[in-house]
Amino acid sequence: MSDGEDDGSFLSLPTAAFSQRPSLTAELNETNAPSQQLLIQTLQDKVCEFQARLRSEEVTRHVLLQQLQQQSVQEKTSVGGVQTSASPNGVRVLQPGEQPVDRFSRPEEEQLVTRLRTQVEELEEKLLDQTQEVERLRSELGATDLEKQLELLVVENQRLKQELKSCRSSELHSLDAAAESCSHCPHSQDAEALRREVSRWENQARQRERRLAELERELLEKTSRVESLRLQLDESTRQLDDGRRQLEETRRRQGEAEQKLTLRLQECEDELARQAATPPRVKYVTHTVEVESADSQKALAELQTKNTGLQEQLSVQRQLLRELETQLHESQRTCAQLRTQILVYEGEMERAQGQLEAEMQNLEEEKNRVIEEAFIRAESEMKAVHENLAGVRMNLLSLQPALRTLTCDYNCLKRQVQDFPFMLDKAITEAKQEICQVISEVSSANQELLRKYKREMNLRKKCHNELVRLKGNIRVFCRVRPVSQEEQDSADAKTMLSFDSEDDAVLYLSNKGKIMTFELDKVFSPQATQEEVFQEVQSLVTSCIDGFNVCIFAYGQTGSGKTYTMEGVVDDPGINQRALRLLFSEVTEKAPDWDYIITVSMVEIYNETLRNLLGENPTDKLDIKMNPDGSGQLYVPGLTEFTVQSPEDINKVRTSCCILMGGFLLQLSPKKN
Ligand SMILES: Nc1ncnc2c1ncn2[C@@H]1O[C@H](COP(=O)(O)OP(=O)(O)OP(=O)(O)O)[C@@H](O)[C@H]1O
Repeated sequence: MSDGEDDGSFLSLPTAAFSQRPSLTAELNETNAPSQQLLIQTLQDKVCEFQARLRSEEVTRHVLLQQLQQQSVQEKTSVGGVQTSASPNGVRVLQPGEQPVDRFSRPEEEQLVTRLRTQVEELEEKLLDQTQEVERLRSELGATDLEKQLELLVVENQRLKQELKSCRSSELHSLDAAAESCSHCPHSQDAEALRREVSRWENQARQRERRLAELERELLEKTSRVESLRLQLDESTRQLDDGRRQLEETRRRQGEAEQKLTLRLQECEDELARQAATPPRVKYVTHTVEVESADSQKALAELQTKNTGLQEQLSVQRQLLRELETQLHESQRTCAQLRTQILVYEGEMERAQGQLEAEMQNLEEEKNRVIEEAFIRAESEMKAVHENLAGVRMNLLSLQPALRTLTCDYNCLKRQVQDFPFMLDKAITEAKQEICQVISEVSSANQELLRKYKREMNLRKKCHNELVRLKGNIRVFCRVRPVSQEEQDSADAKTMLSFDSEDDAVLYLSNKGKIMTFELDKVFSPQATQEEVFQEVQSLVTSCIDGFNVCIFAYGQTGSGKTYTMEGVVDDPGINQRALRLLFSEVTEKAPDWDYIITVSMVEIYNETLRNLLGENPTDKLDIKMNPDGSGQLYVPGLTEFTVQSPEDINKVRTSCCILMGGFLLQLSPKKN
């Protein structure tokens, strides 16, 4: 076996063991655990470094062995007088395929190398067997509990999906059948709304299924990641054990090599000492040849030359021996450093293994938690979907009779709608006829009413005229005010007036013991209220609205109560305010049928002079003239008039005049169309 083959056999295991490094790094890069990646990377770097050092130590050991073999061969050759090919520096190089024939080709060395190779091969085979055994056990056992649980969940999920799909297809089928049966029905909108509701629920179910699939995929990824981490940990543990075993083996072989080298060195030193102690046979031969012959002298010279070369070789061997001793010390020192570093690496590996186990535990717990959450969420969502489907199914079942009823109604309505234009035309025609008839009837009724109204108006005028004639065109009322407190307190106070309890139109006045009787249209006692006084004159307001001229005025001495009777007080108004309110109230009632324009003008007759109180100059005198329209009515040219809409407007006009009501004459002029 050549040196290259030897190296390859020793390095085959680590190379195979770390061939998975890129895939492992790729998996770890997928996770979001920087600390874990850093730890694995550190471990990988340290294992690589450890591997490189082992390789360099192995190469150093091989070089050392080769040099020792060459030295041994040269010594044997020089001692035995065997002529072999040598390099210029005296170190012989073994030809390819040539076996060393010195003492290092002894059976122990061969056995050592063979045993080492055998052990490596056995380790490789054992590793392969264990890997196969693990795979076989995994295939036999199927999966871990979590994986079994995951498989159960997946199967349950598939079953629920199938059930949901079958329910959905049956619902859609029934919906389609219902839609086909009433495709021309207006209530297909309801079915369409229900279908949209079902599709909305389907979308929700699809989203939840997608979410469940994502959760399952996430669970599978985490499971595979945990599995890969576990495999990686097992692989790292195996590599650590292998490295530890290799280190022990290397230590043992190095110790054996050191012992052998020490023995060999001792032997070489002993040989050198023995050769130095041995008397130089060449010198003896040289002296013998000097005295015997020229041939002997020639041989002596050659032997001397050979002796010089041997001396030089001896010095070279000593130099090599010193270098070997130096290399041996260096190797021992390196070995000690390696042992220290291996201890450090072992500690780091144990710590990393602990972290990996903790991380795996956390991942395991998280995986269980995610599985439980996903399971609970899937259960609740599926329950909600089932409930919704049941509700939709119930709605559909309950809607079927209603749909049939509505279909019947719709058909009836449809027939009615089809008949509606004819019915409408007929109804319109009948309505037109009825309307024309009603219009003609109303027109005739209006004519009749107008005729009756005119007759009633004439009758009313006749009645009013008859009333005026009966009551008198001019009616005179007497109102006796209460006796004031001053009049009661005065010395000559005595009652002068008396009333007839049987006749309210008689008043008795006692004057100087003589009783005088006055007959009027009505006598109001002091107890008479403003309302009672107004009731006697309110019919005049109606006459005014009907177009008759009406005049109400009060007459009496100062303090007799004219202002009180005509104007009254705020809380108890007199004839003026009540008449105005009644006037506008009547006008408002007749507003739909009549248009009234009410104007107000105010004049004062003072010392036989007529004055316009609403004019710009109240002192201007006015004349009373006969109306030129031939009605025989009087009118006052230039008299100022204001159109009013309410009693308040009249009061404003009166307030703006600042006229005392004693000589007040209010003329109201209703004009009706
Ligand atoms: N029927 C009545 N009930 C109670 N008090 C009355 C009545 N009539 C008049 N009086 C009171 O008598 C007083 C005089 O009345 P009023 O001022 O109306 O008299 P007049 O005739 O208008 O006087 P003049 O001509 O000076 O203006 C007032 O205080 C008034 O309140």
